[in-house]
Amino acid sequence: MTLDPRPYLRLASASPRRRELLASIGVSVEVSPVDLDETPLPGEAPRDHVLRLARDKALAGHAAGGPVTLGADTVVVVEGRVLGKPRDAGHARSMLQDLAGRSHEVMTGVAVQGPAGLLTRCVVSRVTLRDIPAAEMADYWRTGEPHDKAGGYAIQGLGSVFVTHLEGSYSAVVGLPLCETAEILRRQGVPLWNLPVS
Ligand SMILES: Cc1cn([C@H]2C[C@H](O)[C@@H](COP(=O)(O)OP(=O)(O)OP(=O)(O)O)O2)c(=O)[nH]c1=O
Repeated sequence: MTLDPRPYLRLASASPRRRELLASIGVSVEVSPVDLDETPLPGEAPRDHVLRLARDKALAGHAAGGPVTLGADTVVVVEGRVLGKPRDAGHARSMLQDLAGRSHEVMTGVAVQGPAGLLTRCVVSRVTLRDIPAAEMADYWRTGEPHDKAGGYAIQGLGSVFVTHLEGSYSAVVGLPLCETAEILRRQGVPLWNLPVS
């Protein structure tokens, strides 16, 4: 059996995590980042927010051509409030203060435009962080890791030392729910596991 090296999927995302997650299930991609205003609309529910952004990224990326395009968006939700990425050290500290010593939701929307039309899913996971002393929050900011992460932490990185519990999809917290994404990609005819296109 010969492997098919052609990228079959356009990834409308600048996130290296999403590319690596797709590579981990044997899907190579052509990357076409899409720059959108990610501010929630007034009164927009978190689920509607991540699905709207995932869809808009997929549709904007699809305009660049190719058979299948994937967009995704991840936010942290605490007490109904959507936390995106921290703007600066103070914003990151206030996010971690909101998250420390309790649990929150991580929502990831994924949208794939292809031969089967626009297919979407929203996956909700629950993460619990331990108490985090102020000095540790400042140290964590200085590592640089929180800067481009929703909620200002990364479960897959240095921030893993804060995580006491995860209920749901680990890959969704990192940026792409692989079980649900694989199901959508199959329906769009994208081969998984580096298998050749049949
Ligand atoms: C909570 C959490 C988020 N994240 C990341 C996933 C997303 O990449 C990022 C949230 O920002 P997104 O806007 O979802 O994605 P992005 O800006 O990285 O890429 P693009 O918009 O181009 O697709 O936070 C982690 O890597 N680990 C975590 O534990």
